[in-house]
Amino acid sequence: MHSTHLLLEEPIRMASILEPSKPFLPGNDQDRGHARPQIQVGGGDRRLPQGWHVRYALFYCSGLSLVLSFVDDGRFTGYYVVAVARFDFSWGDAGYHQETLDNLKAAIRSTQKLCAVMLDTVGPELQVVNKSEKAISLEANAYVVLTPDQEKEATSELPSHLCPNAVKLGDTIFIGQYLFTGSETTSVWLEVAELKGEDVVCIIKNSATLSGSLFTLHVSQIRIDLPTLTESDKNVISTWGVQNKIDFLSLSYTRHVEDVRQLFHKVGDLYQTQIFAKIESIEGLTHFDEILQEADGIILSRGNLGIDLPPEKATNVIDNLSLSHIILSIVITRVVDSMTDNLRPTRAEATDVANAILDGSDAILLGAETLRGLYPVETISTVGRICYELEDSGNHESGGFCCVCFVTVRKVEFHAEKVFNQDLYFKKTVTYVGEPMSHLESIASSAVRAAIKVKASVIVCFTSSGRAARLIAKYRPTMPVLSVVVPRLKTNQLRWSFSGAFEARQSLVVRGLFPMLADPRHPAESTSATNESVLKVALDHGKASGLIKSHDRVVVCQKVGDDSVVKIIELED
Ligand SMILES: Nc1ncnc2c1ncn2[C@@H]1O[C@H](COP(=O)(O)OP(=O)(O)OP(=O)(O)O)[C@@H](O)[C@H]1O
Ligand SMILES: CC(=O)C(=O)O
Ligand SMILES: [K+]
Ligand SMILES: [Mg+2]
Repeated sequence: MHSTHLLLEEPIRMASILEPSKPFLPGNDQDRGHARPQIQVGGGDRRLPQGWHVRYALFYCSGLSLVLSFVDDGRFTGYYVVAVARFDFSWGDAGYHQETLDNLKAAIRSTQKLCAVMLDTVGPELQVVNKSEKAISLEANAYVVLTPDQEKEATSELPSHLCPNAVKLGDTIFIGQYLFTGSETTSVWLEVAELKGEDVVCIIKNSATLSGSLFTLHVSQIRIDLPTLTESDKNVISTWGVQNKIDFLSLSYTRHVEDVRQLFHKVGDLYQTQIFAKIESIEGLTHFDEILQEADGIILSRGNLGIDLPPEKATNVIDNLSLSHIILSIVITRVVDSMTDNLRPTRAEATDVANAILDGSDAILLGAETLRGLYPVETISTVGRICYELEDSGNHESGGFCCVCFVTVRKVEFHAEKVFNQDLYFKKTVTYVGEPMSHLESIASSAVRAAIKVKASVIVCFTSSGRAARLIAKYRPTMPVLSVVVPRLKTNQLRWSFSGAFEARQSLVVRGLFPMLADPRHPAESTSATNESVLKVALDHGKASGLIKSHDRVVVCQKVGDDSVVKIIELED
């Protein structure tokens, strides 16, 4: 009965609040000890806007994941688990990003851990350039003019590319650095008061001092008449993106399904790259269902959404999208802005993180907090502890989240039996999928059901395309899924190569999946002899990383000959 269920659940929740918090940091001291300085990332770069804090980052490995640690003045300050590194071309040039990426690649080689790379485009973003970098003081109730004259020094006139025809009296305009600083005091809100030839005269709604050389300009609910993929984005993708074989492309300001379709044509060389549609406006939300059909994942860019939507509408975007029905990876941005300058998040932010997880999102993307924040490590650990508190696994390595180099956090797995209602989520997903189920879907859901019933510590799934493992993760099992990617030999008539590496890295963004690459010397045909030897390697890997212990039960999903099987194995030692 539902009421009994509720009654049972409540005291457990209360107990979990009164218990001491679980220690958070993944890995252990031994890892930390041996791990120290391997590679440096970033480091006092001139190209960063004035006043930004840059830390040295070191990579090392802990268990299954690549870990990024920060050092401040030579002092170890903590570490992140890296799953996907986001390279945001809204700031920094290709050279700057290449330096970071080269370091990351070296870290991947030396730690032998997977980490995916995401290129984030600039898109139709209007920017105000402050060439002199002198601080601009704006007083509430005074006027400011947006002028097309780019030669004007930014003072009470701000050079902008905003076309007066695009706006009307009363429109709301945002100018500032909030989107990349996370700090509200670095931005100003304006209201269009007069249209005078090429100029847009605005009344200033809040006093602010704009400092720095670059500000974002966003007009609420106005379509900017620029292509979603600009010429400079295309150039970066076809050079930097292609050379670095990027795993993900984040298409900023995706407004329509055509934006995604066109991108597929334009990035022909990146046929393996997955496209994440970044939804940052009402227009994108309006076409959400169509965009879902074409994109490989969704980034709910709540920074821009929060500017485009009035506050009362911005609150329940995640709720209304009903994530349990969505099979693609869902990434949520802007969770703990205030931690950019503060040691602790606000109560509202902490609740927001928990809700994003409970709603079923796959990943959390941090921005300013890790890019220029004063407390990147505390941010990661706070967000991690919130995720972790929802879990019941007792396993650090599988619990918590991963961070995406400087910028993005991904929580990989949480065993939210206490708070996350897996049972309900499972049932909803089964109902949504409907009947008859495809064979693979039925195998995947059965594997999750069996693993829960026998209290398996992991599900091991063999896959080549990654499809089977993703389907299992979709049912949000309460244990990690070790996705064993078995390479396939392929040819383009000129040379042989193996598939699998892209597939493995791309599944890093799926909640609960831990990909590993099987040895290419194992043929992809699923004979029982190869299955056995690959399984042994996978189990050893699971044991070495602390996911699997002696006498644990493990559910294995694989093909034997032509038959898909789900088997339960009981380990001896
Ligand atoms: N190399 C393998 N050895 C054993 N079983 C496998 C292997 N690859 C996939 N399977 C199993 O085959 C079934 C189909 O899974 P999946 O779709 O991921 O495989 P795939 O080989 O990548 O297929 P496709 O190419 O059709 O996408 C699943 O039960 C999966 O566990
Ligand atoms: C990250 C980002 O682009 C946003 O939240 O708007
Ligand atoms: K961007
Ligand atoms: Mg944005």
